[in-house]
Amino acid sequence: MWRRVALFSPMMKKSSSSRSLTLNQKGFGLKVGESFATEIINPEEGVSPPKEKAPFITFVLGGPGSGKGTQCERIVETFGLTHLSAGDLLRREIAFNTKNGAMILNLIKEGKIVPSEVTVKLIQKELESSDSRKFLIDGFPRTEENRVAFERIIRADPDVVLFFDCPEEEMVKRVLNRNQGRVDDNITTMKKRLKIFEALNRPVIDYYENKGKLYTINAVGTVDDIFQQVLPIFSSFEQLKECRHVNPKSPLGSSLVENSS
Ligand SMILES: Nc1ncnc2c1ncn2[C@@H]1O[C@H](COP(=O)(O)OP(=O)(O)OP(=O)(O)O)[C@@H](O)[C@H]1O
Ligand SMILES: Nc1ccn([C@@H]2O[C@H](COP(=O)(O)O)[C@@H](O)[C@H]2O)c(=O)n1
Ligand SMILES: [Mg+2]
Repeated sequence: MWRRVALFSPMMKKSSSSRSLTLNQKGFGLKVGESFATEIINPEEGVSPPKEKAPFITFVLGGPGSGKGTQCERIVETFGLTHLSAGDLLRREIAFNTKNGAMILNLIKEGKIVPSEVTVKLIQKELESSDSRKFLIDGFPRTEENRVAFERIIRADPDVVLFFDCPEEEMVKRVLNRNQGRVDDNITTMKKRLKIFEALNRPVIDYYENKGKLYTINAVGTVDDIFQQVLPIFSSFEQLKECRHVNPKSPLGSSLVENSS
């Protein structure tokens, strides 16, 4: 669960990272009274509050079939991040026949984007109920509207944005061979998804490129080849050095510290 720390004096607002300061001040959109511990510190004593680091958030972008889910599995094995797939959360609503289930099914069949409020609320529920401090949010944000809704509701920014760059021809081939019984894995819906991806996801990619947070991965090649491009990105982040799930096959496996918490 995420905890919030109250800050009272400007001196206490000092933080080694301006980004985590912003995130901590905003409190990730957690509701007051819900998993919310406020620590009160006397400003006169100048005691620094215990550092509550913001969770590490990665957005995973890429066209349909570019290999996002596949690479997320490898990242989870090696770095222990918690994988939240926006598409899977939406499909779960359909499977559980929730109040939004039918609406979501109709949109997914058409390759259209579900209203951001719905998707972000599902992500928020997962973030708030998890004990993890590091997340991979896969297939999100799909649109500028998604991105803005996340900022408004969750009040957090990603640390890393991965973009799996794959030619359309290859994505079509992969999706049509996927065989997982998805209602959108057919050529008609795939064509619509590709159009929507180009029109609506590109501005999001450009936005994070301008912010210096975008890592573009060439998504053509074997799963291993592609993961070799991902490895150095995550290896450079201190927060990820303590890994819950160490993959002995990973080139980093032996240097990671196992943490059972
Ligand atoms: N590098 C690769 N080479 C060949 N096939 C791959 C590669 N990576 C993934 N695949 C296969 O391509 C299909 C699509 O991959 P995946 O489900 O990971 O894509 P995705 O980006 O999550 O797609 P979607 O956005 O539709 O969920 C899967 O069947 C997967 O096994
Ligand atoms: N942010 C999102 C993510 C997904 N959708 C809808 O789900 C479909 C499948 O998504 P995958 O990530 O599993 O490919 C997608 O085509 C959209 O219809 C969404 O609306 N918003
Ligand atoms: Mg996927």
